[in-house]
Amino acid sequence: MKVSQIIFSPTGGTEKVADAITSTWGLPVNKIDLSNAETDYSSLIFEKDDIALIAAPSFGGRVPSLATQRISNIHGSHTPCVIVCVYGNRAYEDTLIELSDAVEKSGFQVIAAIAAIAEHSIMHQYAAGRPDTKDKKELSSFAKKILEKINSNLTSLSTPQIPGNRPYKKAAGIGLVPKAGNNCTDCGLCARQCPAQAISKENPKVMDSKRCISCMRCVVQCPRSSRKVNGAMVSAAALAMKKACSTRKGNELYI
Ligand SMILES: Cc1cc2nc3c(=O)[nH]c(=O)nc-3n(C[C@H](O)[C@H](O)[C@H](O)COP(=O)(O)O)c2cc1C
Repeated sequence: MKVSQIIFSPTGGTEKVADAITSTWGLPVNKIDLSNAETDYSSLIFEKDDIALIAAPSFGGRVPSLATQRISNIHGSHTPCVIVCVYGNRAYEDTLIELSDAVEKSGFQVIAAIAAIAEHSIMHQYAAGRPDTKDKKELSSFAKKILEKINSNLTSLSTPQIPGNRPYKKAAGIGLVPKAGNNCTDCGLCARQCPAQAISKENPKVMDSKRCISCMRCVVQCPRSSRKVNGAMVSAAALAMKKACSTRKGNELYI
């Protein structure tokens, strides 16, 4: 059985969750990074006896459109697939059902779905430090259940009911575009790492704000902590979401 982990994880939370699941299976894992703008995704072909884990964060209760675009170019052949949506303890709304629709359209068959929590990549006070030890244990127990399902009947695996609504909630950008500060040395790491190619490689201080998806990768990757978003806007958003984000939410398995 060949395991592939296909993930969109701008700031690493989704990857931590995906790793906690696939590492439990104890099999070699082929990692595909959906945040890489230069990959030819149409060359990725999966067979019926492969297993794919496809994971994306929830951005405003939806799958980031860059991730769905890139998934739409991948080819499955009725390949069994575990989908994972990772969110920052507010809500994931239509993310899991949208991800399910996207992978099925590309030829995968959803055999299990997980909604999991990771630290909020904008408002770090929410779900801080997650996935933590308790989460990882829980994700590992989900992974064991999924493996049991796969081993019990590889020829006819069922698809679980996935939560969410169609039509999906309206996608809304959050308008938080990180800017380079005075200590930016033009090293260009942010431009090379930007999943949306929104930062000029020639002059990293120049941003295409229409392309920016506010994923915060440039903010976490900058070696000089030069790239920042508007602190007042983040504080206001954090205050508005305090009630929805403060109580610890659990991880969920649909199988
Ligand atoms: C633009 C944006 C929108 C987000 N929207 C939501 C949301 O609607 N609900 C939520 O609980 N978390 C939300 N988050 C938090 C992320 O889903 C969460 O931090 C996730 O772990 C980020 O994945 P990553 O670390 O792999 O980049 C959002 C984060 C960003 C950057």
